[in-house]
Amino acid sequence: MNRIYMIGFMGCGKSAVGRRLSFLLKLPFYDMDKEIVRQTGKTIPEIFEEHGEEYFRELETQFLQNFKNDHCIISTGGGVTMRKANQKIMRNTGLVLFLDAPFREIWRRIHRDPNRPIVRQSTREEIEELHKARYRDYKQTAHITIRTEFRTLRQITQYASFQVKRLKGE
Ligand SMILES: Nc1ncnc2c1ncn2[C@@H]1O[C@H](COP(=O)(O)OP(=O)(O)O)[C@@H](O)[C@H]1O
Ligand SMILES: O=C(O)C1=C[C@@H](OP(=O)(O)O)[C@@H](O)[C@H](O)C1
Ligand SMILES: [Mg+2]
Repeated sequence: MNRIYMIGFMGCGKSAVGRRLSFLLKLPFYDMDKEIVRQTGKTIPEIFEEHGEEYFRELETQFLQNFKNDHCIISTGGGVTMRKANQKIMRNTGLVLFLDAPFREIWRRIHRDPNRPIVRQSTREEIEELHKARYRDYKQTAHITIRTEFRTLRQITQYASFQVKRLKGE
C-alpha cells in the first residue's frame, strides 16, 4: 500500500504537518487520535481515565489492522511505535516520516495542553525520559527523519513532500 505515516513524539508536529502535506499532495488526511475519538465517542483523556493506557494502545493497533484506505496521509499518536506490531504494519503499508524536534521545543508546545493525558500525569523530567526512551523506535521505524528545528510548518511540509516524491521515484 501507498500510505504516508507521520510519527514522532507528542508535539513534534505530526497532526499539523500531516494536514498541510495532505493539501500539498492532494491526498486524504486521517489523524489516528481523531479517528479513535470518533469511533469510541470519547475524548483521549476519557479513554485513558476510564479504561487505562493499555486499552488505548489496543485501539491504536486495531485501527492500524482494520484501516482499509490506501493513498492517504495518517498522523499517528506519539506512542504508536511502542508496539512492534504497529511498527511492522506501518513499514509494510507505506512510507514512514519521523518529525524529529528538540525536547525543549516539544515541552514548550505540550506542557499546558490538557488533551494529552500522559503529560498531565507526569513531570517534565519524566516526559524527557520518555522522549529519550522512545527515540530509537522512531528512528528505526522511519524511512525518513526530518529535523524540524528552526523550520516553519511550511518549510517542513515542503521538505516532507520533496522527500516523499524522491523516495517514490517521482
Ligand atoms: N515547526 C513548527 N513551528 C511552529 N509550530 C509548530 C511546529 N510544529 C508544530 N507546531 C505547533 O505545535 C503544536 C503541536 O503540534 P501537533 O501537530 O499537534 O503535534 P503532534 O500531533 O505531533 O502531537 C501545534 O499547535 C502546532 O501548530
Ligand atoms: O505519546 C503518547 O503516548 C500519546 C500521544 C498523543 O498523540 P500526539 O502525539 O498527537 O500528541 C495521543 O495519542 C495520546 O495522548 C498518547
Ligand atoms: Mg497529534
